[in-house]
Amino acid sequence: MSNIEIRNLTKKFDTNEGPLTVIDDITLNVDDGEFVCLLGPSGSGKSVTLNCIAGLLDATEGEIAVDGVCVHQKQPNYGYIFQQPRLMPWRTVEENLQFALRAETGRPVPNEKKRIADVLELMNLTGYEKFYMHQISGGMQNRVSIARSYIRNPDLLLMDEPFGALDEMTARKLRSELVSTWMRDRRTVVFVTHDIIEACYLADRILVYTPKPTRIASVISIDLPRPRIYGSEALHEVETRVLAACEQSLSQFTAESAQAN
Ligand SMILES: Nc1ncnc2c1ncn2[C@@H]1O[C@H](COP(=O)(O)OP(=O)(O)OP(=O)(O)O)[C@@H](O)[C@H]1O
Repeated sequence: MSNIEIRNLTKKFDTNEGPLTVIDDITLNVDDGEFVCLLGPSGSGKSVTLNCIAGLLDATEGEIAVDGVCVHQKQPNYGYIFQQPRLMPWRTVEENLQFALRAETGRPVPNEKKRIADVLELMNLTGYEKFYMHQISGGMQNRVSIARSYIRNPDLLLMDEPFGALDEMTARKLRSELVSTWMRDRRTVVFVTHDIIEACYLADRILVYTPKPTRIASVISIDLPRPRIYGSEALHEVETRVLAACEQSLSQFTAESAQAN
């Protein structure tokens, strides 16, 4: 488990049109073992935020620390899960996981077979060790991708719309599995989505982003027991609140932009 402190993060990019401010002075904390969703419109800097937390992108201004250590002094122990599974199609399920385990040393690691068997069991993939990627479904590939992150035992999971490309029923199944796993190990999760129902189903807290230059428009805590039930009155009430926060953020942004012009 890890805690994250983001202080006055601003991220600008140099573009052909001049400097582009994507993130504009964001401050936030994520607690040990917390499940936080970043919810915002396309292009609002959700992925950029994850990359800054991972230490893959430099902050233009401000600081990010994980467990009290600046991410540029030491990269956090994170697992990064993308929308596309990004697996190696010429390797089997088992070999993809083996590759992840050996990534640092290039050599076999202790208890390799057991670690692979354990994570495959956790992801309901036992029996598929020798399958290649074209022989398993998209949802199963997503599970392998999550397994690849879990196998290195990260303290922190950074998830960038991991279920965004899946059909709704498969996505629901994988969300439910993610929640069960999270309830067992309570890893800190920062999960990017633009799906309000998904965010309400998963999160302890939702941070609603404005369009860029991005600020945090609202922070919504969800104090509902898990597993949550789609379509329940309690969840629906939270979804309505989050939708209202998103709409307010957009209309405020539109009004401010009109004033600036
Ligand atoms: N290396 C870069 N150079 C210039 N601009 C960049 C760079 N990386 C990201 N951006 C810009 O930053 C903005 C935010 O990108 P980001 O991918 O974080 O958005 P997002 O909120 O994750 O969007 P989506 O939901 O569509 O994935 C975009 O306008 C993008 O063009």
